[in-house]
Amino acid sequence: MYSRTMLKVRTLSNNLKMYGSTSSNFVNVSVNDKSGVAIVTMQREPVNSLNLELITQLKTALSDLERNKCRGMILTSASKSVFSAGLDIMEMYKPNQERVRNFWLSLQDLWMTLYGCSYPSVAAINGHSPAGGCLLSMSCEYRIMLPNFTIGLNETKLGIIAPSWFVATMKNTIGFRKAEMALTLGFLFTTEEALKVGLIDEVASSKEDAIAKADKFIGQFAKIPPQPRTISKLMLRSKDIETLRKTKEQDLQAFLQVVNDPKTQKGLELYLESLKQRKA
Ligand SMILES: CCCC/C=C/CC(=O)SCCNC(=O)CCNC(=O)[C@H](O)C(C)(C)COP(=O)(O)OP(=O)(O)OC[C@H]1O[C@@H](n2cnc3c(N)ncnc32)[C@H](O)[C@@H]1OP(=O)(O)O
Repeated sequence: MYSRTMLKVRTLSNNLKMYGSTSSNFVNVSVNDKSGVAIVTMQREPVNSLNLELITQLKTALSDLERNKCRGMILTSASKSVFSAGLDIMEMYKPNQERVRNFWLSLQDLWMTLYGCSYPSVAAINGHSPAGGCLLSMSCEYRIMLPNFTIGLNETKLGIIAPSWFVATMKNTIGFRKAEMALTLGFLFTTEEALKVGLIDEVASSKEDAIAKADKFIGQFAKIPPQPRTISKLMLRSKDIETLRKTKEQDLQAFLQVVNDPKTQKGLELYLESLKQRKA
């Protein structure tokens, strides 16, 4: 339905012209002219790890969609096996202090924008989705995942602690008890387990099927007046967004303290090595 042959795919506005095919282009936005639904595709090879640039481009794309009153948004990945590997560990390993500060502030902004967007949002999870990838997925209103992948907040397994707003998002998605188990274990759910626990809503057989299912979910809102829809959504979500908005600086300082701790640095170094060794 979104293929270039069957449908005119247009960029949303002049603001989105930046998503042309340049080498720093990590986000592609295409809009279905008929339905007004946008597909936002992360395309930072190889694993869509969230570095400052990808985070910033995602935030800009989502804000532009908000300004242009899009009808719905489907977040997905250009990769065949990874939705997003979460935060780019290289941003946190031996960091430049100014950049790592911007990195964290931008991540906070991205989460507040996605979690609080007025349009219906769906994650079409077409690959693994650990940590920050799981956060992005959970921040959408609906999740559709392909089989044989994993999703979850695995931070404790890395010896780090998921920030309070990651925790709140998981608690709001699967409930206190299941979130407590998942977070303390750093558990990565398979697609089937994620469906059982309510971390995802549907399983799709292919990316095309996931997009079709996402369109169907968003289509349900065609008959619902947008304002009551958004107010209802925000009644549920705004408390956690406001909490972060008010404590942004505190949250940043806590992150900087952890990231600059030599023990964290050693842990990240070992983790990076282990990722590389998996290939050998
Ligand atoms: C300090 C407080 C912060 C608290 C919050 C943290 C939230 C986070 O998001 S932390 C990041 C947690 N992410 C992960 O644990 C995922 C790690 N990656 C993987 O498990 C796998 O890469 C994958 C399952 C996502 C994909 O596996 P696949 O076999 O397809 O690819 P790989 O060969 O493993 O990776 C390719 C390439 O990419 C590098 N890489 C992978 N993940 C990351 C990452 N998150 N950051 C930076 N780089 C990453 C990996 O090392 C490979 O690099 P080389 O090709 O150079 O070997």
